[in-house]
Amino acid sequence: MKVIQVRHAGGEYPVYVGQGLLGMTSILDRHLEGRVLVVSDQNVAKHYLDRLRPTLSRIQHKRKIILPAGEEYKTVASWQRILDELVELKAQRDATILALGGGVVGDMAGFAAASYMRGIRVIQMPTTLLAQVDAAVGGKTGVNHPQGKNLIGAFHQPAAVIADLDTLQTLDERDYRAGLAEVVKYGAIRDPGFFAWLDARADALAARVPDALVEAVYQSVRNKAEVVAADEKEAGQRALLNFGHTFGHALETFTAYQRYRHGEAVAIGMVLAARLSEFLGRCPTGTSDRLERLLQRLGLDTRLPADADPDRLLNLMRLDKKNRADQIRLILLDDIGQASVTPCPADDIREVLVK
Ligand SMILES: NC(=O)c1ccc[n+]([C@@H]2O[C@H](COP(=O)([O-])OP(=O)(O)OC[C@H]3O[C@@H](n4cnc5c(N)ncnc54)[C@H](O)[C@@H]3O)[C@@H](O)[C@H]2O)c1
Ligand SMILES: O=C(O)C(=O)C[C@@H](O)[C@H](O)[C@H](O)COP(=O)(O)O
Ligand SMILES: [Zn+2]
Repeated sequence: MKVIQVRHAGGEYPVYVGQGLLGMTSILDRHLEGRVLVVSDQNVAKHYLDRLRPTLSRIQHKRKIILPAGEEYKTVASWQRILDELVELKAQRDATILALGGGVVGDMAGFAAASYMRGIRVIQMPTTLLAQVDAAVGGKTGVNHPQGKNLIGAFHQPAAVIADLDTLQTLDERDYRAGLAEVVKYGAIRDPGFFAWLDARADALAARVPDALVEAVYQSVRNKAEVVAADEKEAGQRALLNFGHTFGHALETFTAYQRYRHGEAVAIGMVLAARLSEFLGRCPTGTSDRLERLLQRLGLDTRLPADADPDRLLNLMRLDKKNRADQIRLILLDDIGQASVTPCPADDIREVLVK
């Protein structure tokens, strides 16, 4: 097992990465307090809820809520259902939420923890690759609005993150690949050595070869922990973690959160952002092709769908949280491994949306 500490203004917490962790009572016991609410979704609960039984059997006051699975359920209504369960549990300020699932469960459970009684503990137990390398770490929580991704939310750091790599065995191919998009993101924005490693081990990663997978998760969490420690509330460099997301979020919203996995939309968005970076002369020619080739080798689609409407996408991008003074701000690449936040005129953005 590897442990990466995430430092933030209010203290620090461990991210445990290893095998067999869900069943290890000693780890959970270290971080549990008060009454306990387990939040999960139908797919994950079927596979993994039982693994928490040894720990939960010793807790007197506990409840669980099993939500329907999928991005379309990352809503205010689901968040409200979690709050209702906390009230039923008679949870007090010392209660703990256990978020067992992918990024959707983690973001909603985290937001419920941030808002119930103005803040209770959450322990993230991510079960998708995407949640292990990204969503469970760093304290961004929230839900979608029909007009915009993650428009409602809060920063609320977990008390611990327990990433059990064994859970990835039941993840279907599509969700596994979606997680790889966020892995590639770290290489593209800040870690050229990791990008080169990903290029070298792409086939092994696509095939879930264990040593490649452990290294990919570890390097991703390390990168994310460094960024969060430097800029917890996204005043500066944390925005780089949004590479590809302004396009990707618009695409998710445009398709009513029903067609794309988040990572799939981000893969398309990263290639668009890289193409725009090249169009604007900010990065060497060929940069976007390098990125696109790697994503494709990892099994990810990199092109906008035929029915994408550039003007609607552009309009959705106007509601992005990074925008200031009515200007759309994007993360552009200066090179592989180097990125910056850049205000972009709508006409330039349209150039890559119409191609
Ligand atoms: N807070 C953050 O910093 C952050 C970072 C990245 C993404 N996100 C958010 O995360 C969400 C995407 O997360 P995701 O890709 O994990 O999607 P998800 O949570 O919808 O999970 C994908 C699918 O996999 C299933 N699943 C989960 N674990 C499984 C397992 N071990 N075995 C079998 N099936 C399993 C789920 O039921 C679901 O159907 C998006 O809403 C995105 O905005 C948040
Ligand atoms: O942790 C961050 O910061 C990120 O931006 C990580 C992203 O991968 C993630 O999708 C996040 O939820 C996006 O946040 P948002 O602020 O753009 O909604
Ligand atoms: Zn993301």
